[in-house]
Amino acid sequence: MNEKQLIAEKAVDFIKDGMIVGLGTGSTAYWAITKIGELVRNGMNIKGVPTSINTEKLAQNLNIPLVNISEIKKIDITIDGADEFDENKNVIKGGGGALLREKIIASITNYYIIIADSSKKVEVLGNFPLPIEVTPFAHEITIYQLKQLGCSTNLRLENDKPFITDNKNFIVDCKFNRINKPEELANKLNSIPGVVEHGLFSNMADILVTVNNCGEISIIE
Ligand SMILES: O=C(CO)[C@H](O)[C@H](O)COP(=O)(O)O
Repeated sequence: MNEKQLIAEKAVDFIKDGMIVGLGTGSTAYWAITKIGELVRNGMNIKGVPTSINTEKLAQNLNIPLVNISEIKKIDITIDGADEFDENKNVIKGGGGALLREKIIASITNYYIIIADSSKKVEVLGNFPLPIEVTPFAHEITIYQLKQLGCSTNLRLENDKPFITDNKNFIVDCKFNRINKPEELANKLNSIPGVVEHGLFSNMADILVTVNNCGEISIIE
């Protein structure tokens, strides 16, 4: 079993019958969703809330019953991946471009589980360019304002055109190299009007499931 599958299935062990579960996005979350599909096939009562259109399609293919986010106020557990994490469970997300829905879903989750293989671990966040979702309107100004925070910026492209998120926004990938104070940076990013949301998830994860140097599953609480 590969690392992603191992940690994803460990996280799924936390799901109990009757729960509403946030379904993450990406190649690690894929394994969690696949396992949830198996539990549903075996008769477990689980309802999913997808964090992206891709995840919604995957869940539908696996016959996982879905709930519309507008019909609920709380999610019991969410399992989602990460692009980078530190030992304090500060996380960079959004490599797959789903950070806005991922953060909304995380914000109403009782028990938020991040699953990230050992290659994602860093001492200080920032080597992975921080994905920031911005409005297409005046995105040039927003990019200028982001640069003032000391990063280099890259408007994410797909087929030579700006990548469009599920919410019809753009993504700017911002390379900071070292994010020493994630919360301070988060506050600065939130004060830029054209920033819809950013991929810094600090103080959000209840646990982070990864693999340690000995190749064993490790849970950071
Ligand atoms: O934040 C995300 C998508 O927006 C993903 O969770 C993140 O990019 C990790 O993906 P993967 O598990 O494929 O490495």
